[in-house]
Amino acid sequence: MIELKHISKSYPNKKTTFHALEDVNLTIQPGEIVGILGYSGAGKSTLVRIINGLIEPSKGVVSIDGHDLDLHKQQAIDRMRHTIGMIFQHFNLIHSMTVYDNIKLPLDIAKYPQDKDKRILELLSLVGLSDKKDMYPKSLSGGERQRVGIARALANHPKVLLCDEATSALDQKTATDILDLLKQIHQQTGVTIVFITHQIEVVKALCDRVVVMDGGRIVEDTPIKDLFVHPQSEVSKSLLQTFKYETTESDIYELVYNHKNSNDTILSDCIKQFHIDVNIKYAKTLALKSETIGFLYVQFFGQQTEDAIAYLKAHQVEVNRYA
Ligand SMILES: Nc1ncnc2c1ncn2[C@@H]1O[C@H](COP(=O)(O)OP(=O)(O)OP(=O)(O)O)[C@@H](O)[C@H]1O
Repeated sequence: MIELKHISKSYPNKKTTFHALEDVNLTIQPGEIVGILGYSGAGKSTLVRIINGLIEPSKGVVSIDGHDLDLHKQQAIDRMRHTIGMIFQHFNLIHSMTVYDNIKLPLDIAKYPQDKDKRILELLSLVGLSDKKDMYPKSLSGGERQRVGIARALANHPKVLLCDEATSALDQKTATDILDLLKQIHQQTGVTIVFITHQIEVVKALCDRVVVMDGGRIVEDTPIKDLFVHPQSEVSKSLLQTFKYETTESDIYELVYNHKNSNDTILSDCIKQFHIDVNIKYAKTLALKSETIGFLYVQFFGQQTEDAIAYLKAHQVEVNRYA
């Protein structure tokens, strides 16, 4: 478990002090996949560097598995390095080393106690690069380089994988492949994944929970579905603009179906039972990691509209007044 308790990070300059993080409190449970989402400058990279001990907070404490991280104590740093693996936007591989040797490096540093060759071959197979072990990074595609980065980060069996904009330098198809690989690794190993990103598509595909940052603060911490159905912060609303149904009409309701009720004939039952008419203006589906949600934007006509809405809600269809 990672706990950030009242973390602040300030950078004093000649005239004023710049607050990159202010009173950030966050608990990440083992096995979670959490997205840290925000625009550039929100403080995401600062937060991740504090979690992995690269920079020291001005105030507050990072605690990993109940142990406070004290960067002045080598034992605490060693424990943290053993617990956390990290992947980066630009992969950070060593170009003079082969794929095999890049993955071997953290095993050498940590004096891996078991058969290193066996572990490297396991990792190569996990990331789908068994046939590329003798190649150098410059001959690999971006997606393959990130696969090496993932294998290297997982070498010492970390409990947490920190991903800093790890798909931002990749095209959409390759990014999707890397996100699929991370989901597969999560299923196989149960590793906690913390993914820093400014891309809402990434959290949509990968995460169970999203922490939204703005101006060095956490402004929203929510299950992924709620981010899309009930965004609270201005940042979330702004990031969701591309998913939004735009209309100038009025009297529109948003009906939200989940994976449990999407096969039922609730709306047509409702039309028959309450003698109403329904005008469907727009429909869309949203594929999240664990479920697909359906959205219908409709106008109701008829005397018994209120009863019809109550019927829909009773059948677990969420009904929101939209416009
Ligand atoms: N060493 C530093 N000295 C002064 N200001 C800094 C320093 N490091 C970061 N900052 C400032 O802190 C703020 C947060 O930066 P940070 O890199 O954490 O944001 P971010 O959300 O990760 O954005 P990006 O995705 O663009 O990296 C920025 O305004 C940045 O200029």
